[in-house]
Amino acid sequence: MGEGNLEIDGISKRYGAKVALDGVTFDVRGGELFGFVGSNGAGKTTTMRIALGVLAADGGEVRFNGEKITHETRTHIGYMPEERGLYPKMKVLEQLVYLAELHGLTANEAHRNAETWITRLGLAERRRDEVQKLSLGNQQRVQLAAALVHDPAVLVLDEPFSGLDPLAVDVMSAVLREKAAAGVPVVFSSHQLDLVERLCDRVGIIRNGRMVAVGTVGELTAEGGSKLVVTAPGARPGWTAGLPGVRVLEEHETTTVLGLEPSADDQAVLAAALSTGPVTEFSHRRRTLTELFRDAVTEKGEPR
Ligand SMILES: Nc1ncnc2c1ncn2[C@@H]1O[C@H](COP(=O)(O)OP(=O)(O)OP(=O)(O)O)[C@@H](O)[C@H]1O
Repeated sequence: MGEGNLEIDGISKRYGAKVALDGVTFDVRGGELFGFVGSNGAGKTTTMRIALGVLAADGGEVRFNGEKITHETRTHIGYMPEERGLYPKMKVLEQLVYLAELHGLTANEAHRNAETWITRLGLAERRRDEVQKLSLGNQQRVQLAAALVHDPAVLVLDEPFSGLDPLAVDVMSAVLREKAAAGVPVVFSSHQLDLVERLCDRVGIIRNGRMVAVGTVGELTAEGGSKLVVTAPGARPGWTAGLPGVRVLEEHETTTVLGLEPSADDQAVLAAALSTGPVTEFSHRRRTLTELFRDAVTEKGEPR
């Protein structure tokens, strides 16, 4: 299997009467890092387990390179499960070699890859330790190595960054970017939205088992217009009245934060501000992924 897209197409899943997923659709393209975000219980783990084939969907299909994923192609997916899945009493090196062989690598290839990832992920001094004796963060590094050791053509990672120290976050980020750059579709879930915003090419937001937004962070944060911060010490309240597509979001002493619809004319705002006297600050502020997320997962009137 070479480069290709992972397509999640109309996946539905119920647990008894509970609808966990309702027509979830998105694709992860070869060469991109895709961030999968949503509140607790929104359906991320269920989607990922279905993508991997450890859980059957009630409806919909998962395809790789345009072909429905089969038992054989599944072995080309690298998976990092949320519940983690290592053998506690096995030693790090032994475990990685075993997992690589299980995925069809020869003993030589398995050893070579295991050593490569052990070194790369800073586990060299732990290679003969039992997994259960490692710190949680180091166990997670082993778990990442386990997802990578068979040279997967797709990477599906359930909260790979949770519990990692800042240096491990950097290592994990670099490895994921590198895999994406090599053409592998990489999807991971996370609650660390600043990290997702920084790292991902595209993002999908799931809410109550439905996708509510999919796109680049730039696309998603541009939707709904931008914010403008204006500091005009001579301005009086109401100075923006009559400017089309402009509303006041916050008013501080001399600073006003304005919400601009895409049609609004920022230069008209500047002219209005200048007509009140000097303007000492005039800057656009993009919405952050965190702000976008809050809006996407919260309905008006619903408690936050
Ligand atoms: N085995 C199960 N039996 C019954 N309900 C389940 C089961 N697994 C998940 N669910 C329910 O399905 C929904 C989706 O759960 P899922 O674990 O996919 O969410 P998640 O987005 O991964 O959440 P988190 O961010 O908390 O990990 C939740 O309402 C959950 O309670």
